Amino acid sequence: MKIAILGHGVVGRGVDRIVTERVEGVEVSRILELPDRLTDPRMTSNFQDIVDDPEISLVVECMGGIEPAHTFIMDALSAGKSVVTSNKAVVAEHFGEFVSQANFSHAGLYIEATCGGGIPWIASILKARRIDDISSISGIMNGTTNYIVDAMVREGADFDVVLAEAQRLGYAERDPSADIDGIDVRNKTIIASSVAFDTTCTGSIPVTGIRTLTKADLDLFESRGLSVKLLGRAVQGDGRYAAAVEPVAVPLRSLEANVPSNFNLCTLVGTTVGELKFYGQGAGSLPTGNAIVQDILDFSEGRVPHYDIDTPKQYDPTLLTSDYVIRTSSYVEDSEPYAEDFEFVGGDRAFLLRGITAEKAHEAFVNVLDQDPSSFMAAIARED
Ligand SMILES: NC(=O)C1=CN([C@@H]2O[C@H](COP(=O)(O)OP(=O)(O)OC[C@H]3O[C@@H](n4cnc5c(N)ncnc54)[C@H](O)[C@@H]3O)[C@@H](O)[C@H]2O)C=CC1
Ligand SMILES: N[C@@H](CC=O)C(=O)O
Repeated sequence: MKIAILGHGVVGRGVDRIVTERVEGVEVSRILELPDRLTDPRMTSNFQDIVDDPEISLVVECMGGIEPAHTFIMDALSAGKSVVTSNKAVVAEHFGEFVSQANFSHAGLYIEATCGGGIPWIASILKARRIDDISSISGIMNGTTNYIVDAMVREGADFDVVLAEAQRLGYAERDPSADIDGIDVRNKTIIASSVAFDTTCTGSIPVTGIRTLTKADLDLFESRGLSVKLLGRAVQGDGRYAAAVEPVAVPLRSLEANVPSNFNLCTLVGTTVGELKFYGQGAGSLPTGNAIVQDILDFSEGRVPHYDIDTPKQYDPTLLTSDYVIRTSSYVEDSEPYAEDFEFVGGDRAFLLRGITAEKAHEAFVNVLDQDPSSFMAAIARED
């Protein structure tokens, strides 16, 4: 079987290496790269060379970005070629369009590598859906930010220094603000919750990142038996759903608090199976390459994923409420003091907002950031 890879970067090289070293019967016959990066005889910078090649039945897109990835995926599907992609940004934006075109063309759309790196997370959601209604999905779904927080907690490392290391290791997005501002987790949360809830979830959900997280914030929460993790969360019930991405203060003894390095921990709750957790490396060349090669093997063995994302469901932010802590030098309306005994350098204070939706918390935080751009906010996880 001949396949093509679009983009020979961190992920594309991982796919090429795993296929070449470990998979019999699959050949990477063409690679699309930018004109100034044609370093291998299989490479071309003309996508038409790939889409017009009748011997290529599967196209693996790992270029990233929205365009031309969106156009290339649609063109490949329209030509009857199946597509595997690791590009969560383009899938989060065009999932419904890709699924429609894949169904129309009797082609497969494989998206395992868009969420959770090497973890079989989408496959597990699809499997759980065969029996259960899934009431929630959540988790640590970004390797870069987990790597940063873990190093800050364990080594007292500086935010910018660890971010640079995550970039060097190939975990971070081309523009790492997508990682630290929560956009990458938003894309993964939209994709995973769309598959879990049988609907096309909206991209307009509250998103707060960890850009302003300091060692002092981590120390404050640790003194209260908590650790901070960037979580994507989505819940559904009675034909409605809500989702959010935000730093969450989780109990120190929880599995989430103890996830190290670039690892992810994804959780679903199903009607009969209860809580299921999936753990593994959430970023990097070979773990992500592995997820893609699993999709390639599924295709070669005739397994085509089926996504039911057509059921209309109403977005209802009242389904997702928490207590929130905001640390700032500014003032937070309708709040009460949290940890008055904790002394921040520079005179910052910590304020508690009780029982509000993620939407309201995000609105309050945006106002506070206007006054003090170094402020930080985290939800406090409910103890079950
Ligand atoms: N790095 C990681 O750990 C993971 C990345 N992803 C996703 O996989 C995709 C690729 O990520 P990376 O490999 O890290 O990025 P990268 O930047 O290392 O590689 C992208 C490659 O695509 C090429 N490219 C970009 N635009 C092109 C175009 N128009 N025509 C031809 N070639 C083009 C670039 O020259 C580069 O070699 C992204 O969507 C990313 O979000 C998903 C999971 C993990
Ligand atoms: N930048 C992402 C890459 C994988 O999806 C991450 O750090 O998780």
